Amino acid sequence: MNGPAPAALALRGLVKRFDTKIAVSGVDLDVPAGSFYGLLGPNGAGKTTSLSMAVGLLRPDAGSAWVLGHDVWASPVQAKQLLGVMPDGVRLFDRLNGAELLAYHGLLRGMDPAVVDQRARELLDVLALADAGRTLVVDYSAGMKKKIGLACALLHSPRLLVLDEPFEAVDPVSAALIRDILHRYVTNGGTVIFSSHVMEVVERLCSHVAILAGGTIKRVGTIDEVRAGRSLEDVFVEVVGGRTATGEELAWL
Ligand SMILES: Nc1ncnc2c1ncn2[C@@H]1O[C@H](COP(=O)(O)OP(=O)(O)OP(=O)(O)O)[C@@H](O)[C@H]1O
Repeated sequence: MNGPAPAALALRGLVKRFDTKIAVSGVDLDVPAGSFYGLLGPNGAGKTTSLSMAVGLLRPDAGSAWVLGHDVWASPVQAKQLLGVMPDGVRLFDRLNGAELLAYHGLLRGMDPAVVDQRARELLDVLALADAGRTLVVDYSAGMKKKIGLACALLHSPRLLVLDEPFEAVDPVSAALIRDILHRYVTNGGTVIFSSHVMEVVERLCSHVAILAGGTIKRVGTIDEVRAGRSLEDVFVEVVGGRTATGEELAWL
C-alpha cells in the first residue's frame, strides 16, 4: 500500500439528530493505529451516539466512518471483520450462558468451532467468568455483563476495539483485569478507543484523548498535549463548564 497507513478509526463530519435534539454535530476524529484512545465527555455529550455511528450500529444523518481504511457504511463486512465492539447497555443475547453466547458470536462470525471453543474457555477463565457456569447472561451482575461483552468483542481477535464505558459498574479487581487485558492488546499492536467519564482511568491508560461536549470535539491530542501541564480534570472542567451550587438551592433538604 502506498502513502501513510490509514488511521485505525477515522470519523469525518458525523452528525446525528433525534427529533429536534442535535446529539452529534460534526465530529471529526483520527485514532492512530496502536493508540489507546480515551473519549471523555459529560453525560449527554454524544459519546454513545458517536461511537454507535462509528461502528455501524446507528446510521449517521451525515458524515462517514472508516476502520483501517474501510468505510463502515459502504463496506461493512470488511470493516466489521477488523472491529470488536462493546456497546453501551445490554445489547446481548442474554438468554444464553457465557459459553453459549461466545459460541453464538463466534459462529455468527464464521469462525472455526474448535477455535471458538478454545478461545471462549480462555476468555471465560481470564475474565473470572468460568465460575458462572450455566448462569444465563440475563442473570449476570452489571460488571459480569461488561466482562462478557468484552469477551464477545475480543473473540475474533480484532485490530480495533471500540468500547463504550467499559469500566462502569465494574469492581476494582475486575477493572484492573480489564486494564491489563487492554494494555496487553495495545502492546501487541491493537488499537483501543473507549468512552468514559473517569479522568483517572483515561490519564492512567491512554496515549490520546478527545473531550466531547455538546456534540462536538472540544479538545483532542495526546494526553500531554491536551493536559498542557495541568491535570486532565482541570482541563475537562474548563472545557465542559462546571455548575456550582450557591447554597440557596435545596434549602428544604
Ligand atoms: N434514541 C434517542 N432518542 C432521542 N434522543 C437521544 C437518543 N439517543 C441519545 N439521545 C440524546 O442525544 C444526546 C447524546 O446522548 P449520548 O447517549 O450519545 O450521550 P453520552 O455522552 O453517551 O452520555 P452518557 O455519558 O450519559 O452515557 C443526549 O441529549 C440524549 O438524550
